[in-house]
Amino acid sequence: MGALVHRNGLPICIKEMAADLWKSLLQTAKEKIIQQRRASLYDCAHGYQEELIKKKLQQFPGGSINLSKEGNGIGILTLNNPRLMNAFTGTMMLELQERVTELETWKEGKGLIVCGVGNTFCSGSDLNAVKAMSNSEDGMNMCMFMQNTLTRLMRLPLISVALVQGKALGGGAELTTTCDFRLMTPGSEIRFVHKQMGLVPGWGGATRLVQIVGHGAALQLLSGAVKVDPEGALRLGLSEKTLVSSDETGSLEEARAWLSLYTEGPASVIQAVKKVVTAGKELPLEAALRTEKDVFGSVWGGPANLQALVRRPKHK
Ligand SMILES: CCC(=O)SCCNC(=O)CCNC(=O)[C@H](O)C(C)(C)COP(=O)(O)OP(=O)(O)OC[C@H]1O[C@@H](n2cnc3c(N)ncnc32)[C@H](O)[C@@H]1OP(=O)(O)O
Repeated sequence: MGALVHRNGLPICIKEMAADLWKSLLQTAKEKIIQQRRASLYDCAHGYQEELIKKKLQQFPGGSINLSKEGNGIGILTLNNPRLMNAFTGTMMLELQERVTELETWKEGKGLIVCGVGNTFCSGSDLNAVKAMSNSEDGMNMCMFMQNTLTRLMRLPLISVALVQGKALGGGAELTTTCDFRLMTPGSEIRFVHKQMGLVPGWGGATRLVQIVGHGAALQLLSGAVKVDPEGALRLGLSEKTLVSSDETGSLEEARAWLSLYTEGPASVIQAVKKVVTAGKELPLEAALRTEKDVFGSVWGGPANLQALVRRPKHK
């Protein structure tokens, strides 16, 4: 300890502590930037022009993406464009990116419900914007913008649920696959209509669909533009449960109750659970194991762990 050696009137150990604190603050900031870069798939090295596409998307306004963070650590992300069956306008795509950024730093967050207003989920991208941006440069930039945002949404350290009411079509169907789980109301449908539009999914929906339902079922759903009702979705493992209620308030209440079964407990632990499962899903074995070790280190000896050791609960 250098506490007795003084320089400029300060004991050296205090200077060392200040330097350590500064280093750790810098490290945290650096880690956050690296984390965001890692979470984004595309940058200029891929020919992605983010500022250009953001300016373009501004030209197609309407609707909003609303986020409310509830005291129990559950966030409600709502698509709000009822005039167009909650189709994604350009500004809604921009707002989605902002909300995801906000959720990435929500320390108390544990779960997320993604839903739409007006008893429907989302009818995909706004066809007016799609028509105006039907050239290759805009299409590729929009594709990369949405893949970046939806990949970050999928990797949030929150347990996420898409509450599917009414229709989830095209990009709306793709959005449901960014969530960990899907809950459907009676009479609702998920439908990848891209083929009917001369397209394939481009927001990452095909890749995620294969991971959820497997290669064969994904091929059938995309090539047949199949309408998947709640029963079919349950059979395929695309949906977790068919809710009883089909109205907006009742189904949201049911979704909250379902999600709360998995978000009980401290945020640090729930977030750690999501992180290790995401690593297991996305990374090669050894990298996943190393991530699991790091995440384990973040909860080992933490407040929840120490409290549990004092309580010594029995797991009967
Ligand atoms: C990423 C790739 C993509 O997402 S491509 C887009 C895929 N989505 C579509 O093609 C959806 C096309 N829309 C439809 O099939 C029907 O409008 C659906 C959603 C089934 C609703 O039918 P219905 O209940 O009869 O209502 P409606 O057709 O009168 O619609 C109400 C108003 O909403 C509009 N709307 C709907 N979806 C979109 C959309 N994706 N983009 C732009 N506008 C959309 C309709 O045009 C209609 O507007 P208006 O009343 O005619 O002014």
